[in-house]
Amino acid sequence: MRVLTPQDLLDRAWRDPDSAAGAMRITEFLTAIPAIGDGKRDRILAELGISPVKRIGGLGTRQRAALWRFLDERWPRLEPRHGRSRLMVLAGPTAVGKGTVAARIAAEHPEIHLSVSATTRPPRPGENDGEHYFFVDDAEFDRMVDQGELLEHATVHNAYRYGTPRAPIDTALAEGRTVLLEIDLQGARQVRAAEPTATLVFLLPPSWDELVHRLVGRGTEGEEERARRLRTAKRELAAQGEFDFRVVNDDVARAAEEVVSLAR
Ligand SMILES: Nc1ncnc2c1ncn2[C@@H]1O[C@H](COP(=O)(O)OP(=O)(O)OP(=O)(O)O)[C@@H](O)[C@H]1O
Ligand SMILES: Nc1nc2c(ncn2[C@@H]2O[C@H](COP(=O)(O)O)[C@@H](O)[C@H]2O)c(=O)[nH]1
Repeated sequence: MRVLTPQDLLDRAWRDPDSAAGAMRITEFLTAIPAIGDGKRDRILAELGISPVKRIGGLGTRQRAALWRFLDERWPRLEPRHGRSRLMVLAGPTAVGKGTVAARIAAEHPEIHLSVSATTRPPRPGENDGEHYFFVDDAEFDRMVDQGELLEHATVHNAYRYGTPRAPIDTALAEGRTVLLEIDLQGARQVRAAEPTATLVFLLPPSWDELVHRLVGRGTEGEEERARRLRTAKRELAAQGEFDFRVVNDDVARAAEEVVSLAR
């Protein structure tokens, strides 16, 4: 039988705050971990900004994320929860804010590996090769597909091709890191088929009007391309039930933390 890890206990507590695990004091939880005595416990609580009177089930989103990050950094090779892999997909309709939320996660959580996709789309102003995307031509994209270098790939919005390079993901997963893919619905379905234990998160706009407002406000597409993207968006929204979790992007920081807490 697998030994219960501290992460398993947190998991139990957060799924059911009224359980014995949820009612456990944070002080009791930490000192139950080998190598953590009273002094170290108090330093950890100060570092994480958690009051010693807190119960595990009563921790806020940020405190949960901080505690989980702390555990993951010190015990990075513990098994993922519920047989789920550390591979996480963030999908959702155009302009919902996937890129913005993913960038926020990468900035706030450097321990999470954000995959950089390859695409045949030309760079937008301010986008850098190797940072936002690997910008490649059709011949290079074909080569990557032929050589099996992509975990998934798709033609998105009936326009350009996009794909997830496999090697950096394998490396990050082998290091025990969580990996986040920001990809479209077709890609999410391919990842689910290839890796059924991946966690699929669908990002939702607060409303359809707000989605259109964000797309227009971004100002990176002409009218024809915007119309094409909104047609795809309707199809994508209809498929949200295929995902494990849905997160509303009403506020970037809040949505980013919610996605991170799902990775925990
Ligand atoms: N919570 C939010 N509130 C208001 N505006 C937001 C929010 N999140 C993102 N935005 C804005 O919405 C626009 C679209 O965001 P972003 O480019 O991240 O979307 P996306 O889902 O990655 O789009 P695409 O799939 O078309 O690449 C940007 O101008 C961004 O600044
Ligand atoms: N299937 C994949 N979809 C991807 C990948 N990288 C990005 N995307 C999705 O493409 C659209 C358009 O992106 P944009 O940068 O041109 O606005 C968006 O939905 C992305 O999520 C990928 O590797 N595979």
